[in-house]
Amino acid sequence: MGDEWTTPLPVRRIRRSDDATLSDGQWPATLAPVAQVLDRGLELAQATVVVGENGAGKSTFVEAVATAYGLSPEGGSTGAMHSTRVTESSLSQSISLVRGAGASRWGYFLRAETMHGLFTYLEDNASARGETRFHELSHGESFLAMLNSNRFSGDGFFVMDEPEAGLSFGAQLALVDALIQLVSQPGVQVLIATHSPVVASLPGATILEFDEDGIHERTWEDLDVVEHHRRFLEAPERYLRHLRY
Ligand SMILES: Nc1ncnc2c1ncn2[C@@H]1O[C@H](COP(=O)(O)OP(=O)(O)OP(=O)(O)O)[C@@H](O)[C@H]1O
Repeated sequence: MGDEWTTPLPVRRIRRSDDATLSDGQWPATLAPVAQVLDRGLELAQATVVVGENGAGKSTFVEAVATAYGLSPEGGSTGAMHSTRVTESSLSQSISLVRGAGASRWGYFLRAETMHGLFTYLEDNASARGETRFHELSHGESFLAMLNSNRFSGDGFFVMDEPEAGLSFGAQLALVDALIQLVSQPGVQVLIATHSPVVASLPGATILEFDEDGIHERTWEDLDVVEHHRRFLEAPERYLRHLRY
């Protein structure tokens, strides 16, 4: 992990913006983790991993932070502004990011959900220096090729939403390895929403669990997702006997 004391982070803190229009009873402020961010603000560490059940608000949160940073909600860099469908919430307009003075303004947002569209956009707008033909690679290969490209080589704010989707166990480990290399540079900051215990194991990361009560900082060992996987792998029948078959 880089030296957080001397190198400014792209996003130190998230808080309600002075001109926020989102009211308390309006989605997504009805999600407890979002309400907590709007109420109390949230510090971001150099590496932050967000976990929680389906529907807890992880995607809504990371998408709003990425958008507030200037990244396309459908994925891409600060320059990629392709959009196929507007589904994002208005949360990005109701939060402000407190940026580290002098920190990098570069960033990239990768989300499994919209990666196909992003690759089409990148191929259609390929630079002369020979863009990778992402569509000719498998999903996992294209994901790892993206991480190894110059988009992720310098300082910046890198946001990922469920990056594990479609990745084998080995590819998820390769992703963790790439993340370790990234955050070894003090000017790099990552924010990742995941269901994967492998991705959540990123050494040194602050893990935030989202649930119906709000946001809770946890250790990896204490995460529900880790405990469920551990128990399932030890004895699948413990879980399977509750299913109808
Ligand atoms: N436009 C919308 N209006 C109202 N509710 C919405 C809207 N979009 C999403 N939701 C709801 O907000 C909740 C949070 O969704 P979100 O996608 O952020 O959850 P998540 O934690 O990322 O879940 P998953 O792990 O399944 O991706 C869900 O219950 C979802 O149905």
